[in-house]
Parts: sequence; structure tokens; C-alpha cells
Amino acid sequence: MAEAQIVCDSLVRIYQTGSVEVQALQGLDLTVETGEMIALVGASGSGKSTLLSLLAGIDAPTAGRAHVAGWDLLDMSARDRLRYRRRTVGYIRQQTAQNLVPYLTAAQVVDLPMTLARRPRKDRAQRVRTLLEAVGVGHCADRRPAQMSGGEQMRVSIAVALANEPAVLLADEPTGELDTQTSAQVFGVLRDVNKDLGVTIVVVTHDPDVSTQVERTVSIRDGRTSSEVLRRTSTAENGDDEVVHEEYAVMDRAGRVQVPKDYIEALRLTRRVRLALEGDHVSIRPDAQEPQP
Ligand SMILES: Nc1ncnc2c1ncn2[C@@H]1O[C@H](COP(=O)(O)OP(=O)(O)OP(=O)(O)O)[C@@H](O)[C@H]1O
Repeated sequence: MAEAQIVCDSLVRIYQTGSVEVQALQGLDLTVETGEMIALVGASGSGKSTLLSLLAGIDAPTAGRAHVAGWDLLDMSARDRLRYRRRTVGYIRQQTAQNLVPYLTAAQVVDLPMTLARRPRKDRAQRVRTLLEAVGVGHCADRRPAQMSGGEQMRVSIAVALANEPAVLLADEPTGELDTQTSAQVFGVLRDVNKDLGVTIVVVTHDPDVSTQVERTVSIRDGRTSSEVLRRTSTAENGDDEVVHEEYAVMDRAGRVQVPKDYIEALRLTRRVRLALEGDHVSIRPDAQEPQP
């Protein structure tokens, strides 16, 4: 079977500032299939942006395994990394302004990544128009960022990220600075890109409504994937279609599963627990020998 488009195993990123060490990712596992669109959620500081910048090839992992579209992110020359950033991934940064250039028009900024990738001039002009139309901002071609709304700027940012036909699109809080209605429209553009162009998309978001818009929402806690919510459509007893959200814990390759904090507290689980295979499930019980607090 072909490997998934994004595979992270026990991914670690440690930042060292002076004598202080921050473990932004502490053994994160994530698999995203080709053509999937997933949302990544988690509290502030949980490691979402760190993960995205590693996947974008902006930053390098400290340890673990990370493969994206056939590239090994832990074993890449500087030249490979540049090529990867230009052609394999599209990255939309958290602040809209960081994706654009104040003195360039929308058409010029979408053209830029193609010029850097040495695409012939005649292809570029046509593609700039097609891309701006595709994300609904054809009318902004000659405008600079200051002459566009936040939603229009974000659409142009999406067009920039798509310029070199990336296999993977990474978006860090693309709707964070937008009102509810504009957010829904921008999210709609990302969904269309995913459906129509088959681009694999990972979107970081704080918006609790996103799980209703994607098939899979992955939660990150303390630099690890903690749970996943899958959205499924099933048929209710009255014959109507109903959307069901089911939450799953994530197990890593070594078989480790994180027990949710509220379960630990409810059963007063301590360092040692009793595990038992019971027919079709595994049970976890408190250790009777351990003194209860
Ligand atoms: N360049 C850096 N140097 C040192 N520490 C960093 C750096 N970047 C991130 N961190 C730390 O790593 C941890 C994870 O940060 P990250 O930005 O990935 O979180 P996040 O989940 O994206 O948060 P938010 O939702 O607020 O954007 C935090 O403790 C943060 O302070």
C-alpha cells in the first residue's frame, strides 16, 4: 500500500533559548491520506504552529520521523528543502499580512512564487488570472493589500500558496482575523480547492465549528496528538441522514494511548493500572494495591 501523504511518527521539536529548553512537540503522531482535508485544534501553545512550520519545511524537526509527499523532512539538503518549499507545499501563515507584500498587487504576488520556480512568463500570466478567479478575487488583480478586505487578502494568500500546484496545502488559522460570515466563505474556498484540485489540506483553527466542516479533526495536547473526531453520515431510525461525530483516542506505533485527564481523575488512576483484554475490548482499572489519595 502506498504511504499516506503526510506521516509523522514520534515527532519531536525542541527549542533552545539560552539555558531554557521548550519541547514544543513531544512525540507527535499524525497520518493524513492523499486528498484528505483535516483540521488541527488545540489550546494555545500546544504545538500546532510548530507542527505546521515543520511540515512546511520552514523549520527542521529535532527527532522522530516526518515524511511528506515522498520527502523525508529529517534528511534533506538545503537545496532539497528549498525545492520542497517551492513546489511540494503551499503554506498560509497565521497573519494574513505575512503572506502578502505591501507594495505588490494581488497579480504580482501570485506571480512571485512561479517566477522563483522559473516558470515561463506566458504560462504565468494565464495561471495568475485562473487562480485569482478560482478563489473569487479576480476583481482584485491590480490591488495592493491595503486596498483589499481581510477576506480578499486571505483569498489572495490561498492563491499564492497554490501557485506552484502543491500536493499539500498548510493553513495556520486562515480565518482567525475574519468575522463569522467571511470565515465561512474562506473555509468554503479551501474545501473547493480540496475537492476540485485534490490537494491534501491541513488547517489549524481555533474555530469550534470546523469539526462540522471537515471529515476529521485532530486534537493536539502538550505537543502530542491526543484525540481525533471523525464525522460520519449515517441513516437514522426514521430513515433520515444524520451526521455523527465520534471521538477516538490516538494510538502510536508502539501501542501507547493517552488516557484523558477526566478519566484519570474519575477513577483515580495512578502510575500503575491494570490492563486486561476482555473479549472485544481492553479495560483499564486502578491498581488495588496502590494507596488511594
Ligand atoms: N521559535 C521558538 N523559540 C522558542 N520557543 C518556541 C518557539 N516557537 C514556539 N515555541 C514554544 O513552543 C510551544 C508551542 O508553540 P506553538 O506556537 O507551536 O503553539 P500553538 O499551538 O500554535 O499556539 P497558538 O494557538 O497560540 O498559535 C510554546 O510553548 C511556544 O512558546
